[in-house]
Order: sequence, then structure tokens, then C-alpha cells
Amino acid sequence: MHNLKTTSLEVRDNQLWILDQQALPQQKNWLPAHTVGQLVSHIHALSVRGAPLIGLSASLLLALLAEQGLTKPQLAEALETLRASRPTAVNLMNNLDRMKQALAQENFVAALGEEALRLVAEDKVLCDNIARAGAALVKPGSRLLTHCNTGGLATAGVGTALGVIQRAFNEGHVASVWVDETRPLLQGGRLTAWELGELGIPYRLICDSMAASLMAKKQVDAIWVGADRIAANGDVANKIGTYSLAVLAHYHDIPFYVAAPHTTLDRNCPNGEAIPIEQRAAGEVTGVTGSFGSVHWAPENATVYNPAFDVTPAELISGWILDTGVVTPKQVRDGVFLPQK
Ligand SMILES: CSC[C@@H](O)[C@@H](O)C(=O)COP(=O)(O)O
Repeated sequence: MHNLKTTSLEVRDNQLWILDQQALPQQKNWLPAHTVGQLVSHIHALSVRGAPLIGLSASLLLALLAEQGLTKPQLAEALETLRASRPTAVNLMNNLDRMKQALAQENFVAALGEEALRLVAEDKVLCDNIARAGAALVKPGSRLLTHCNTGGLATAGVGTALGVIQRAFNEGHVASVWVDETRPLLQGGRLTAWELGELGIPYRLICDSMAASLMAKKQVDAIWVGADRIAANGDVANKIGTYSLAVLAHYHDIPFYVAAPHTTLDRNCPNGEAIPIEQRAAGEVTGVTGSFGSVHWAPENATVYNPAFDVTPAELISGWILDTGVVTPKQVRDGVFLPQK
């Protein structure tokens, strides 16, 4: 495979490397993801993260392993191991379904390589299309609020919700961005703040618990988030804390938008209750770990509840901004996300 580089993935000399998103922004470390074991552990550690990026990294690794001579049964096993590495984001499953079709072909080495590169190239276009559709909804002078990280780090392109914000800023419509720090893993505080700084977009970092009072003070004009899975009834799984924002937005009459590629849509998943939610380690809540080391503040044996995602019901969402355009609540109620006949 030829060399390629996105913000956080690199194929160099037929090996996959990932930008360690756990070490950012203090350190820019590229880690080897040369084996299934390495990539799965990077996915578990959230060194590779963001729904689209997880799917692309798994697809590229499979293609590279095929070039290195793994047999069809070995590749099929690798594919299933990768598929099981993160349960909530459906982009991983969607991308691997396409890789599975390539694997079924006689000339599977070439087919896997072509398909993985196609997925990366497509993702860039999907991001651009989402940004274009979403930016048209951003009114001049907007103070936007976002959660988690949905930028170039999480995709092969400009990102999803953050891609919308970037484009709307370039069009002169964004005054500033409120960035939720996004406990427990601080994707907002570490990654979104860093990306917005690099882009020169004015932002202010807040603790998640500060969003409510900002809305009460009329300091937020719209909320933009990404998605890990959109169910057929429009319910959306996204980073824990998204649901609270949607409830707050509803109470304060603030538009709440979800931006995602069509690869995040799961037409076979009837509603949010059917979306598997990943439960994560207690240590993420009892303290914090980063490039600076680990700090723990909770009592030694504290019991913890740590779901990585929550579900926002469709009725709290003002619009689903896909690469195919803006989907309205009425269209969702009329069944636009239902399985296609
Ligand atoms: C374009 S990224 C969309 C989502 O994956 C994003 O909003 C999110 O929830 C990421 O969670 P993470 O656990 O950091 O992978």
C-alpha cells in the first residue's frame, strides 16, 4: 500500500501508525499499530478514538496484514477480533462489513487494499459534505457549544460537528465556542481545545457541569455534537454527557444538532435502547490518567458506574446533519432512517 497520512493515522512502509490521542496535547507520539493485538489495545485505551477513525484504522490494518501474507481464515479471524473491540460506534462494523466483502473476493489482497483506501478517501468527502450542510444552519454571531471531540483527530477529514464549526467559522458565522471538558476522559479539554487553538477559533473550556448556567444566561446559541450510532427512530448514542446537554437545550429552547456520516446510521437498530453501551474501567472515574501519569482521589475501593456513552432520544434533536444533507425531525418521524425496502 502506498504511504498515506491523516491527522491521526499514518501508513508508512506498509505499517500502520497512530497518533496517541491519550498523550495529546502535551506529547505528539506516533505508536505502532502493526498487529491486531496492538490496535485493539490502542482502541481500548482510546489512543485511537472517534467513531469514524476506529473503523478506518481497523480497515487499514486488515489490508496491510493481507499484504504481509496472512491467509483468508487468519484475516477473517482478525476482522472479527477488530469488530468486537468497541461495541457502540457502528462505523467500525459498517466499515468491516465492506472489508468482509473484499475478503470474499478471489483477489482479496488487492481488494482489501483498494477498499481500505476507498474508505479513507470517502471519509474525507463525507466530512466535507457534513460541514457544508451543517454550516448553512449556523447563524451569524453564533456562540456554539460542543462536547467530546469530533474534529480531524476523530476522522480522516475535517471532522463531523467540529468540521461544521470550522466551516461556519471560516464563513464568519461563529463568534466563539464553548468546549465541554468531557469527563471522564477529557476529550474536550485535551483534544477539542487543542484542535480549536490550532485552527485559530476562539473557544472557552468549561467543566461539563457549567453548561446549564451558561444556557440560563443565554450564552449558548446552538449545540453541535457527533454520534457513535444513530438508531432507526433517530435516537443517538454519543459520548456520556450528551443526553444532559440535549435535555438542557430543550428546556432553554436552544437548537441541538447531531452531525455524522451515513456510516454512523444503523437502520437495523430500532431505537436507542437497542444500542450496546460500553462500560469502562473504574479508574477513569476514581481519578485521571494522562501523559503526566495517574492521579487518584476517590477512596481505594470506591464503587463506580462508568458508561462511555449515553442515548439522546430523537425528540430532543433539532436536526441530524449527515453527508447527504439535513434530516429534519419530521423526516425522522416519517421513517427516513428505517430499513430501506
Ligand atoms: C467524529 S467522532 C463522533 C463520536 O465518536 C464522538 O462524538 C465520541 O463520542 C467519541 O467518543 P470516544 O470515546 O472518544 O471515541
